Amino acid sequence: MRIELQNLTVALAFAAAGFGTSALLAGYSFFPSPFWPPAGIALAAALLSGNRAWPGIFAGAFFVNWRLFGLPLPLATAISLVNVATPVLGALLVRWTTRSKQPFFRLRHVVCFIVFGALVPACLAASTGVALAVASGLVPPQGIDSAWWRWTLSEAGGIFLLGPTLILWCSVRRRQRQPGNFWEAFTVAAATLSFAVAVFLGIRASVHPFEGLPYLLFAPVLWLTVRCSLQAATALLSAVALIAIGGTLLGLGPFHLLGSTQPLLNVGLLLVVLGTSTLAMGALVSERRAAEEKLRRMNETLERRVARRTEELHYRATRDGLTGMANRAYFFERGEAMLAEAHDTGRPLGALLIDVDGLKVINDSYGHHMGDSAISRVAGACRAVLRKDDLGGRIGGDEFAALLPDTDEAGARGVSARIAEALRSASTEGLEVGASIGVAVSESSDGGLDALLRRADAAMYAEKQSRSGGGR
Ligand SMILES: Nc1nc2c(ncn2[C@@H]2O[C@H](COP(=O)(O)OP(=O)(O)OP(=O)(O)O)[C@@H](O)[C@H]2O)c(=O)[nH]1
Repeated sequence: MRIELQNLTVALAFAAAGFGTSALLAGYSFFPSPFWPPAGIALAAALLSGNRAWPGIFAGAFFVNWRLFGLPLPLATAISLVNVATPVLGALLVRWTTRSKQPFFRLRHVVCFIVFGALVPACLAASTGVALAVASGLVPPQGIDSAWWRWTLSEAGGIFLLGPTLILWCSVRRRQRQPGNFWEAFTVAAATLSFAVAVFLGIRASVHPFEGLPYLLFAPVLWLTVRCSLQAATALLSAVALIAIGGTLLGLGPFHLLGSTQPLLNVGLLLVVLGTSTLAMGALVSERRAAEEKLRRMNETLERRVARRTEELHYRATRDGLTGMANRAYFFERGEAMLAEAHDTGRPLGALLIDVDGLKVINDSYGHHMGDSAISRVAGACRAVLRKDDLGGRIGGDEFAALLPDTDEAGARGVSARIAEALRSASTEGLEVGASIGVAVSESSDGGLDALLRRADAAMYAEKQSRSGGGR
């Protein structure tokens, strides 16, 4: 259903554009017309829908060739087949060379679109179409040259000046547009269209003040391309093309001032240069935006890596490798701050000094890996018992310390008992790990953490002696 609807839309658009263009340019003797928008519609349909668009293109082309131009049925059919084959081939070439349905966001894609999407199909259509017209006696042999040129230019002009607008407006999704610039785009477009209408339709050629006025159109079209969107710029370009061609054909506008016998050629030249600049500028802007986006993403990745690495380095600098607890330096750094705070607030700071019992024997009897596992077990018991605000650290080979904010001696003894209990319940058959724990509480006379830990150490030593009945 979707495909049928698409084909119906394409057929109606093709026929309506053909009808409108012919009606608008009826007084002009060109065949089919000096600017042939249906070619742009056909290319856009073929590019966006692929091969599935051909029935719609054929139906629209057949209506135009048979009913509008009144060609005999066989010739109308043959030319309609050409009208289908050339955009389908052009679209295939564009998609093959750019791998894109919107070949306007890279400079290389723009070149491919102009060459394979506009020039190649236009030349092929003109060559085959003129050959058919000559064979049917519609174009005399001496008119081949001029018919070929007119056909090529009108076909290429239709694709070049309308194709990008249709392709961009029909395919670029809403979120890719830049709604923030709507009023800017609207103002610039309205001013430009008013200017184009005044220059090309409002002033008779004989009283035109200045033949170079149309070149001012470059500024707003490029403005839209850079500041707003390529979609807006190409739409404006299509509208300006219609106005400029229509006005010039009606004998209005500045290009008649030049006294040239071919004012349309000047319009065509202006539009081609304007269109090429717009597409090239649009591609450059989009390439730059893509590069900026890539750079932004790379920056983000780099920042994340640096943050991760910094965190890792901080961890390594502050943690003990075996147990993950604070290392000696970090324990003292944070411990001094905790002691200072305890002094400031007048609240007690409990301190524990924990020494693994008989680690040397464990090492000697079972090997160092068992010694390591004994140390880890003590660390695990500490971690299981200590609160979030407490600070635990490994301050020596088999020595741990803990600081307990807002904890008096009774509280500290409770923590010490819980650690000893945790250690006992973690003991497994074959490896029993014990620890001697000394307790102390901060005093206002403590000049630094050393003094507090010395008291805890003395208490631990006393406990170790009382438990083993021997020396350290
Ligand atoms: N496996 C292992 N052993 C360590 C580590 N750090 C220190 N040691 C060892 O721990 C032992 C500590 O010996 P001591 O100070 O005599 O202590 P102990 O053997 O536990 O005896 P007491 O403290 O009196 O109970 C030494 O043999 C050190 O080599 C470590 O990271 N891993």
